[in-house]
Amino acid sequence: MAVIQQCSFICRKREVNMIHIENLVKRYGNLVALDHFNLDIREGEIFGLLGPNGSGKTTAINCLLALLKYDKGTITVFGEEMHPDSYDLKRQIGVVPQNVAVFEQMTVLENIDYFCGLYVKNREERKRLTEEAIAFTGLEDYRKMFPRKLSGGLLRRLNIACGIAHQPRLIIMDEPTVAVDPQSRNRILEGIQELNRKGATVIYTSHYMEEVEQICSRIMIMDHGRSIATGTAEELKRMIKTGETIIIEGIALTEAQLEEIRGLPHVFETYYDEKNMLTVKCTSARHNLVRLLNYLQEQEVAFGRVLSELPTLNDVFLEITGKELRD
Ligand SMILES: Nc1ncnc2c1ncn2[C@@H]1O[C@H](COP(=O)(O)OP(=O)(O)OP(=O)(O)O)[C@@H](O)[C@H]1O
Repeated sequence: MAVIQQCSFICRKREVNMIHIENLVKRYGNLVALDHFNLDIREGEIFGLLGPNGSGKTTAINCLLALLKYDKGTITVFGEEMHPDSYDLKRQIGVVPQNVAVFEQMTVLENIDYFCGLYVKNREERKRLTEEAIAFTGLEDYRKMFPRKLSGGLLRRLNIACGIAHQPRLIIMDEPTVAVDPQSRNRILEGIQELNRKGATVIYTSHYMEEVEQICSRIMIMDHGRSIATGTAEELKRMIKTGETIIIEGIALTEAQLEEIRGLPHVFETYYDEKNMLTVKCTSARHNLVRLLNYLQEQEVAFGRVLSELPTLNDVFLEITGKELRD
């Protein structure tokens, strides 16, 4: 009985909406940065906010943290309304800002200790937490260094250590891997997953779809201050028509052959460019590639490299908005 009660408590805990944003409107003068924006984040998620530059990700985060005033809408965090002086709520949140925000005149150790000290007053506990953050971000060898001596990747790791040292319940990371080398990037991504395994809920904003897909349990795709789709990566991909994209290089086709390819089952779009590259978009179905290759063999058409790709989050963005995520 005790076990069952405990289990139902854990299940309930994971259903709690940690963040609820409803109909949020934020204008900068005439520019509408958030346009009736809605967002729900559950405890235990790594939630990805994916959108091109200027889509409103940072504005949403800053409104959520009550760092920005907004024109309309409601925001609750841990079930309570967020205000600039909601210190009890803010203590439970760790923020890793987009731009590195550390003190140049303090060492790595002093910086982390300072930021941790904003929330943890007990010196012994702070020391332990600071050391844990140093170990977690792999900054052991740089404790006494000043930020100006650190590489871009190490500086980003210091930025993260400062944001998470007090072991918050909710961690908000705003594009933490911008301008970071691949090695540091992987370390940061693994670190985020580790924090999540230890119990933190994470909001992760990025315009790198591969990263978001790699670590996020749910993803919201944003554009022009609005949510355009939300779900797991698989759910998002199932929302679109493209099930498979076949690319064939070095192929010479007549107009009649191209027309026949367009008429093959499940094919809904084809592009054939001046570099003799054929792109065929198909809906999700079995044997699309085999069918196309059989047709080319029948026609005795020679060709080079063949690629078959499953849809990406960029395809989702492209199909919904008509433009590339990286425009
Ligand atoms: N302080 C500001 N004053 C005026 N306009 C702003 C301000 N901050 C942001 N904007 C504008 O609001 C829109 C949303 O910007 P925001 O920074 O929230 O987007 P973002 O998705 O975080 O972009 P990025 O990926 O480049 O950080 C953009 O058009 C931006 O130019």
